[in-house]
Amino acid sequence: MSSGSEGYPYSQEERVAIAAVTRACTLTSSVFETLVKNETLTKGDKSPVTVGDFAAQAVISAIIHAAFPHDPIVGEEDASDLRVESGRSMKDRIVALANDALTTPLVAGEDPAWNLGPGTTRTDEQILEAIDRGNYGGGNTGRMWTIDPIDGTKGFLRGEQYAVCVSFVVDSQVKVGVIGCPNLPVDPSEPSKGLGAIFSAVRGHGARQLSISNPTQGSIALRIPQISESEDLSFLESVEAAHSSHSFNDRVAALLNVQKPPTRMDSQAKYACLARGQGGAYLRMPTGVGYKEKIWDHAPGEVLVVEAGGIVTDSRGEPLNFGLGRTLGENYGVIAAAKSIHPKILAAVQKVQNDAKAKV
Ligand SMILES: Nc1ncnc2c1ncn2[C@@H]1O[C@H](COP(=O)(O)O)[C@@H](OP(=O)(O)O)[C@H]1O
Ligand SMILES: [Mg+2]
Ligand SMILES: [Mg+2]
Ligand SMILES: [Mg+2]
Repeated sequence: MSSGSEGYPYSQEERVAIAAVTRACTLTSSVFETLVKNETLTKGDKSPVTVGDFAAQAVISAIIHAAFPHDPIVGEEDASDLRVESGRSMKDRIVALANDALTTPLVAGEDPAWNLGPGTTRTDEQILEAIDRGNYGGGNTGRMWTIDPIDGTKGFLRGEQYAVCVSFVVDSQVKVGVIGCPNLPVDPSEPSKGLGAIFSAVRGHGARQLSISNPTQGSIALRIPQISESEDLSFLESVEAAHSSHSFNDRVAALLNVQKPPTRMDSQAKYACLARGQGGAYLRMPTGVGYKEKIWDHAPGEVLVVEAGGIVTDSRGEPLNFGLGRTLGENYGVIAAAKSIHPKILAAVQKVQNDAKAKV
């Protein structure tokens, strides 16, 4: 299958990623409706989320593999826990969910060659293999994909934000990023328009928001407003204090005289919101526990924000390096913002870091 058959490079990879994310979003929404909401959440039983993660990774991986059989995949999940006897009931559920998602009839934008639709049921082993195909270790040469089947698991469990995230990378540069956000308002200024959106970007070809129910039916181009006054920012940050330092952000906000409180949200929905003009900046500074950021947590978001007119760097001002393996390497944090304001935020972040060092 040739790249760029629709007039721009990697349009075919984008089409595959959008189809995979769309099918996986239907799956994760239904897992939440049928299991998590029905008391499983309040019982503290985390299995439905695990089931949703595994099944969504199986679906995405199967579609990518059918379209591009030689491409390696870096996926968050692996199937080893499902191959032992204690994982059998969970495996049965995952296989059923994944097959449900893969065998629904083809819709616009999908290709019969991707082995989807009625009659394409996979065996248990094929579903486990699809999950395990995400075991690639990454690297800085050649083509590869990343999958985060449910990003923001904690948000998913709370019924808040989460994202289904796929990226396509060539020689460590993210070329395509697709982020599905089933719980995100279609239009933040008009809640009556409902929930659920897909975001897609292709390097050099812009970023757009698509309808989650019909991603081929038109799109909205995304541009980040190029604000210059830091007073107008509202930092996007994780809900979970363990994932990034809230107090560090507070100090940066104080230094920049930011007036609005931070906007807390799980998952790469933060990158998507930034790309459509919400917040103005996403700050994710390490909490100091030695955690290394995973490439699947940032690759789709990076290309989305850059294509919408933003910059994504670490706290040294360096671009994120997607060619080091499954992680981004040593954790210098992430600063994503409009081009116009990024240098100011970076300088403030570095000042807060230096002040903290001077105190030690
Ligand atoms: N100590 C830590 N520091 C930073 N990120 C962490 C972390 N522990 C887990 N994460 C990552 O944070 C992601 C969620 O980010 P956010 O806080 O923006 O919602 C998780 O993705 P998953 O939910 O896919 O596992 C996980 O990869
Ligand atoms: Mg994640
Ligand atoms: Mg995940
Ligand atoms: Mg996880």
